[in-house]
Amino acid sequence: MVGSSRESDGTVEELNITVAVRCRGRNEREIKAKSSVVVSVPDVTGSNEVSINTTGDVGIAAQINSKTYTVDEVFGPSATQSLIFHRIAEPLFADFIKGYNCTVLVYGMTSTGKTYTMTGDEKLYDGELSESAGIIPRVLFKLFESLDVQNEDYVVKCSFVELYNEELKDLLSDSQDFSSRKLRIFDSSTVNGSAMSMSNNSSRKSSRNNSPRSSSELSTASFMRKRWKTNMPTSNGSAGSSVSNGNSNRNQQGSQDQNAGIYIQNLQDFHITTAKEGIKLLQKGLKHRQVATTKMNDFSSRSHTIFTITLYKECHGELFRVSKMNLVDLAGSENISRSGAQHQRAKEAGSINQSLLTLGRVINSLADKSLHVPFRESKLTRLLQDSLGGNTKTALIATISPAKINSEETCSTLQYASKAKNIKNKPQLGSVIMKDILVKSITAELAKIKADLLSTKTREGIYMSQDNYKELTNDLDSYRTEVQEYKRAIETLTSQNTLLLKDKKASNEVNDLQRIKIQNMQDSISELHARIDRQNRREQNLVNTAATLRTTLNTMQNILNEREKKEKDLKENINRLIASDFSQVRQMIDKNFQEIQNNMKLESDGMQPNIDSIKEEIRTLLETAQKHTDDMYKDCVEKVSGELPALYEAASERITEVEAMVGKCYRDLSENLSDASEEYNNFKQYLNDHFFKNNHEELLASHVDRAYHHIQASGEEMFKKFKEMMDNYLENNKHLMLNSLRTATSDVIEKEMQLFEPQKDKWEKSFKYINNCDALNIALQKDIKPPLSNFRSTLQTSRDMIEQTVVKVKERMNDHESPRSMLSKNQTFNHEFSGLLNKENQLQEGLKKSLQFTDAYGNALDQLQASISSAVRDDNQATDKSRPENIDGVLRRIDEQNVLYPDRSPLKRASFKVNKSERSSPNKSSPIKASSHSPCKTQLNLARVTYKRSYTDLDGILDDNQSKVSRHH
Ligand SMILES: Nc1ncnc2c1ncn2[C@@H]1O[C@H](COP(=O)(O)OP(=O)(O)OP(=O)(O)O)[C@@H](O)[C@H]1O
Repeated sequence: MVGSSRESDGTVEELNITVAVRCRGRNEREIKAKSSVVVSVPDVTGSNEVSINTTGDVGIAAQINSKTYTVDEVFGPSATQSLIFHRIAEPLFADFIKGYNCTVLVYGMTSTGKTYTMTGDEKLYDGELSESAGIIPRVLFKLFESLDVQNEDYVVKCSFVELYNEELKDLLSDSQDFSSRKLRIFDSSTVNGSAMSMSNNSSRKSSRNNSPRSSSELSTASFMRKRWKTNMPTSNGSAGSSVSNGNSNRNQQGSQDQNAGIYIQNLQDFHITTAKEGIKLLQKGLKHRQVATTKMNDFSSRSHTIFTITLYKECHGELFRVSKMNLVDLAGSENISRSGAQHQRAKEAGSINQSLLTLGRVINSLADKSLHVPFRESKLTRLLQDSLGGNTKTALIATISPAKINSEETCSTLQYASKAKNIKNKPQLGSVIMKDILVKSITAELAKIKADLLSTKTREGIYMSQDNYKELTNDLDSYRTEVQEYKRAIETLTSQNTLLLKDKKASNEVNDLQRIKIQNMQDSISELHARIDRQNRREQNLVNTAATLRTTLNTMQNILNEREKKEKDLKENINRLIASDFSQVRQMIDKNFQEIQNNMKLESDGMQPNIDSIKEEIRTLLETAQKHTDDMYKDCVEKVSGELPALYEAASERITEVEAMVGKCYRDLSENLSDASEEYNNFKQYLNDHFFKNNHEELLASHVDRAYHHIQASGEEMFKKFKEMMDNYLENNKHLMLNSLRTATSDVIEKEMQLFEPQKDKWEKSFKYINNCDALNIALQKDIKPPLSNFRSTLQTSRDMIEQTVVKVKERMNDHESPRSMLSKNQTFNHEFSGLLNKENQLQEGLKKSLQFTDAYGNALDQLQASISSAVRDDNQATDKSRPENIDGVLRRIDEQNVLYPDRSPLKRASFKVNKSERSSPNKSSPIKASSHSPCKTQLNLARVTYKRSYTDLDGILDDNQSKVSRHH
């Protein structure tokens, strides 16, 4: 027999809960779903192991990979109701008869046969149970069979309670019954008025009525309990010791739970005298039970039920032992998604699963011998407190499905079952009650029932006694008070909720403010970025301007190069022309010389005849020479007096233009530089005063402070009791926020400065360049002025001198007498001419001199050509020398300075023209020849020298400037 215990003086040692597994066959749904059998159990019984194969393997692999659970006994699909009763319930029933409290539980997934096992077919067929009858009917029948054969007085009572959605309901109470009251669980060890198993002291013969327990019964029980605890003698004094013994044993359990009896207030116990009466009560209760159709079960129990049979059995003469048999049918655990539970069904399933979960935790805690067992976490576990780990003998039947589709739940059930096997109970005999008290209690109960009946008969509308009515009224008052208390609690909670909502709203507002502040800060940062961008653009503009300037310089440099090339070409042309002209003149002179020599030879052969012609010729020659001289002189004077002013004017005009250009350039540059300088100063000012020095930290700190004050204000209101904690928290947060903002700001500044630093260096350097250029520009302006004014004054001086010279030449020309008049006036000449023949030698000498002079003139021309060539070469060299090489950045100014010398070539041309005039006169007595050392030529040479000096000075300045510029670059 399963679950037997060793008895010793009415007590037993620790005893494990008996655990059995009952596996039904596949039901229609499972067969329809073609869900294979994965659980291996014996067909009927004979094993204590259940294996389940969840891997889907077959054959040996299935055996190897399947999980095996060990329990006390396993029943297969062919195990009958009778077998289950005999193997599991009957042993407990025997103990129950002996006076032990016993419990049989069925536990398992929905539709696995819990109700079938516990109740089965409860109907009677010709007064007999069917084969399908479950444990409860069988216990009822067995009980009365057993009691009838024993020759002892007894009283049997039944109660049937349901736990549905965590609410207790008396299934035997008529719902229309006015006296039905709310059921509440009490622990008799803490509730003074609770009764454990006391009930009416009625004998089998005397009380056959079903009657509910009354408050008087409770008072009696309470009184009895007090006496037991204080070892007070009972009224007859004889039963005190045995009662106290029993009680002292209970106390020795050392645990409140084990000592305590769980009692359901207002639950009605119905006195039965036959099994049929018990069956009727069972049927009545089952009708009231919550049953519904689900996808898994057509008659799915949606609640936990406890059918309790209380036995008061005579022992030791005047004492009756009280024992209880609790037959518990738990609702089935179900997978809500699979069971298709919705709305009410889903709520039921949730509640069922919750209470079963707690039951599982209680089982685990008890199995693991935890210090704390969460009995109080659900009503189910509270009700089962005595049966699990208490002083009750307990058997658990785990019902399972063999089908694969339920394998998950089956595993879970088997885990609970195997775990529950480790729970140890300390079963002990039930308490005793004195016969007279039991009789008094039953008598009082009968009297009350009689009074109710009387009231019912005599007064319309009143169906109970005054006492009952008063008690009910008191209960009503107490309920009203409770309702009031609940209302107050609800009001308090509502006001707390309102406050919390307000706090939440305030917090939300603070959060919004914070968000706005953060947005503002982000805007400020964006504005700073925009400013930096603008500054970058300005810098870029400056760089672009510098690039434009550079391009302009290059263009000007190209123009300068072209000009120099043209000038060079011009010089080459001049040289070529000079060379060709001079060779022509030379050839002409040589030719003339040859002719003269020939003439001289002819004359010497026949001089006389030609004297006249010679005379005439000479006269003509002289006159021609005179005329030529006059023309040349006039030309010369006209050229000098005509071209020099124009030359001067052109030079002066050019200088003025250059000056204007230089001045404009200077002004533009100065303006640009001052703009740049101003921009630089502005930017420097901004960098020094504002750039990331706008005291953002204070701003941030002020923001943080404001936020802090906001949070503090609301926090003070909201969390008065936690003010100190909040202060610390906020302070920490403030520091944290400040630090993080400071770190973020410094990171941003550092990053920006890292990016900006190279630009700044470049930019500052560029400003140095600008400054240097500015200084150079000023120096250039300063340096260029004196040579220009010198040049101007020199030109002025030259002009004055030339004009004076022209005047003097004119005066002398005026003073000069014409050769014709001289000859006409000179009689001596006429006279002497006739003696020319005599003076042939003189004439020949003169001719020779003339020839020599011509020769010398030719030499002089050669020299002049050489000197002009050398002068041109010098000029070229000087020009080459003065040409700045490798001009960079400041070449524009140099080009502008070169513009200062556009008159170099005209001056040279003027000089050449004078020389050309000089050499065009072959006569040594020619005024032009004489004028080769004239003041005009001297002045021209002087002007040329001065010009050259000025030019050299300018070259020197340019060289200086260029070297400075190169150094700065
Ligand atoms: N061992 C069995 N032999 C024959 N029929 C069985 C057996 N077990 C269960 N059944 C049948 O299966 C159906 C479901 O059983 P039952 O209602 O007892 O399941 P349950 O576990 O109580 O379900 P729920 O938790 O939903 O109430 C019933 O029709 C029942 O007759």
